[in-house]
Amino acid sequence: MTASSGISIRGVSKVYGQGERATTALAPIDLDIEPGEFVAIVGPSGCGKSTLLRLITGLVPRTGGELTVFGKSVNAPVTDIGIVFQQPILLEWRNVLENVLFQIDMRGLDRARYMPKALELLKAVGLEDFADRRPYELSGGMRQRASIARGLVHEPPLLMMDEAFGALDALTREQMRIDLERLWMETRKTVVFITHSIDEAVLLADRVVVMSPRPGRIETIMTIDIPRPRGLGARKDPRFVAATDAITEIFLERGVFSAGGHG
Ligand SMILES: Nc1ncnc2c1ncn2[C@@H]1O[C@H](COP(=O)(O)OP(=O)(O)OP(=O)(O)O)[C@@H](O)[C@H]1O
Repeated sequence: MTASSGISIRGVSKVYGQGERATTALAPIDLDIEPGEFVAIVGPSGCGKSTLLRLITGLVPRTGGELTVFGKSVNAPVTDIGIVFQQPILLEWRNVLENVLFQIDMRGLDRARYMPKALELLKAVGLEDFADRRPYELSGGMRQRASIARGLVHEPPLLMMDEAFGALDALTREQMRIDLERLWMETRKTVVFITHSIDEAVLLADRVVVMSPRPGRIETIMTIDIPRPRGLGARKDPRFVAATDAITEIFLERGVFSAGGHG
């Protein structure tokens, strides 16, 4: 892969604080992400997943290493991205469409030009009938759908999702997973999806990056070649079972889980 074509991470590390209070969040890591690829990052709490996301987006400076996003060295916040966090922070005084367009206003872009895209995305995430509703009128899943539309409305080539489905109930989460895959298949954005869920990572990603407990290192990178779209039946696919078992095994070996029950 050439540095200009995707995300290139070379020996990137992060230490927060100094002296006795220093915390090594990320050991030096190497990772290449291709344009249009869906990459999931899975690892235990505190292993540095969010830190890695913040480094890629330039929200915090790295301690060491080389990091390029679409060919440019990251030394300041990267603007050409969409970010979706665990809590969909919507502005209560704006309706759903206006919340999506907030991304456009914030960037000083032309509203009229992006209006069709905003409406198209609201349709794609199943909120076309809720465009004029205020956030308090939406369920948690609907709020998160609105924030995904907001993350994509300015047509960024890269979408970063940090535990984006983490606050949702299990059924909504499953539906969101299916919807996100469909949206990704339609748009082919580069997606970096951070999750605690082994199942979710394997069901969504082209490749799953498995991280060790803190300080975060990459234990392994698994290619998932289950055909798409991966509907509800994908959990029965032997490739799903093999990949989730292999990741579970790594976490058992690293003491993330302790064995119990029937093994
Ligand atoms: N701003 C900060 N200052 C100091 N330490 C920090 C800061 N942010 C994160 N850390 C530390 O870095 C380590 C990694 O944190 P990070 O949030 O990246 O992990 P994570 O894998 O995303 O965790 P979780 O899954 O629980 O969200 C943790 O030990 C955390 O305490």
